[in-house]
Amino acid sequence: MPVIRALSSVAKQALLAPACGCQPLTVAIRNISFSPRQVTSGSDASFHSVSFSETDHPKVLITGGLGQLGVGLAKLLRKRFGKNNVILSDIRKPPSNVFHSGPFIYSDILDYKNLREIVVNNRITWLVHYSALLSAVGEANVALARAVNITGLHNILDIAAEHGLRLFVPSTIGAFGPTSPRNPTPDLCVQRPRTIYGVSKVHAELMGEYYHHRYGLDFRCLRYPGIISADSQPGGGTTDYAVQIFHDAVKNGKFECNLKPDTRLPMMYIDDCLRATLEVMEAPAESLSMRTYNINAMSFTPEELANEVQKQLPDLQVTYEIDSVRQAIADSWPMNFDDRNARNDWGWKHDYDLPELVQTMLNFIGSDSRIAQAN
Ligand SMILES: NC(=O)C1=CN([C@@H]2O[C@H](COP(=O)(O)OP(=O)(O)OC[C@H]3O[C@@H](n4cnc5c(N)ncnc54)[C@H](O)[C@@H]3O)[C@@H](O)[C@H]2O)C=CC1
Ligand SMILES: CC(=O)[C@H](N)C(=O)O
Repeated sequence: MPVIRALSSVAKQALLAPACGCQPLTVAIRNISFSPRQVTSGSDASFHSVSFSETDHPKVLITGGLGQLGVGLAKLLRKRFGKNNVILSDIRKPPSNVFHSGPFIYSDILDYKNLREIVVNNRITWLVHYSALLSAVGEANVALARAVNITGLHNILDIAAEHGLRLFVPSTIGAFGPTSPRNPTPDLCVQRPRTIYGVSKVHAELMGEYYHHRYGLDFRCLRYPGIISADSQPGGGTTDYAVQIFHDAVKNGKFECNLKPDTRLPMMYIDDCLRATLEVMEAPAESLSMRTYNINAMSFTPEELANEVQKQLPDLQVTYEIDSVRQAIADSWPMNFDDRNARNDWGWKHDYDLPELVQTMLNFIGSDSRIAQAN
């Protein structure tokens, strides 16, 4: 009998051991009983019992923080949690205003040990994982997109699970494909995207939810629509036209659009997106009936956006020169996003519709270019 018990215990361990074949590690964090990646021998198990109390501020690390969204998120989180409690990281050199606005650190998400060192040395408790290659640049470099978006995510998941972090990973409207219902697209439906970006984001959603159920990882994920911002540039996506139109309208009075005039896509102003991210991170776990939510604000076509901009700048001329790669991607994405679950579960509510978005963007870019001209 002892032999059978021993064998069954070995079998149980084998079943519970993660795919990497490493030894499971018992840690003293809520719900987490197995580490998905081996922690080197001699690691201090008591470290894992150090977790932030609900009354403390979280200590946040943002990966890929120098893209369109990271700097704005750092600003919002620093206002709430204090400047030194939010660390921006990236593999690029920060501009001097960003470097001087709060902690910045080099971090390549493909370097697992470096990432772990940062998390340990800075006693990180929340990880916002923004590093990614977006839809259009991903199609231009599939191997790199696969490495950053999939291999990089594996590093992030393992580190977050091992150190009991609350992990936010954004997904996207791009996680849906031509066989998904497109108008509207619900949270749960067929997801067969045709871009490496979309495939990697479905993988992230599923892996995060799996780690949540298997290891107790506090994984939270929002599917963002196309995000529109005035003071940061998009990183090579399909929805980038909706940012560029404002800059070109103010500077040149002309805009050449790379999508067809009737291509309808869900969109959101950056302030709504960043606030949603903070709100879902702060939401009590009991309020989350799911771990991956659609969020939305508005849906429009290039023609509708141009018409709204022309209400303020009537001389704007818009022409269309279609980029076939981006158009094919856009034609496979949701036209309207159903975000009822986010609204019901944790009270998501957007502030900006199309008229407010256009007014805000033009005010911001207009005043910026007036300042530049005066200098
Ligand atoms: N901007 C948007 O419209 C939307 C963004 N998202 C998601 O939000 C997140 C942030 O998006 P953006 O700021 O727009 O992206 P972005 O493309 O502007 O920035 C991504 C950042 O990742 C960094 N990066 C690349 N390889 C890296 C590596 N090996 N290690 C560390 N960092 C690396 C880049 O240097 C870049 O600064 C992404 O995951 C994206 O998929 C989702 C939907 C819409
Ligand atoms: C919607 C996104 O995920 C991004 N802006 C892209 O167009 O790739």
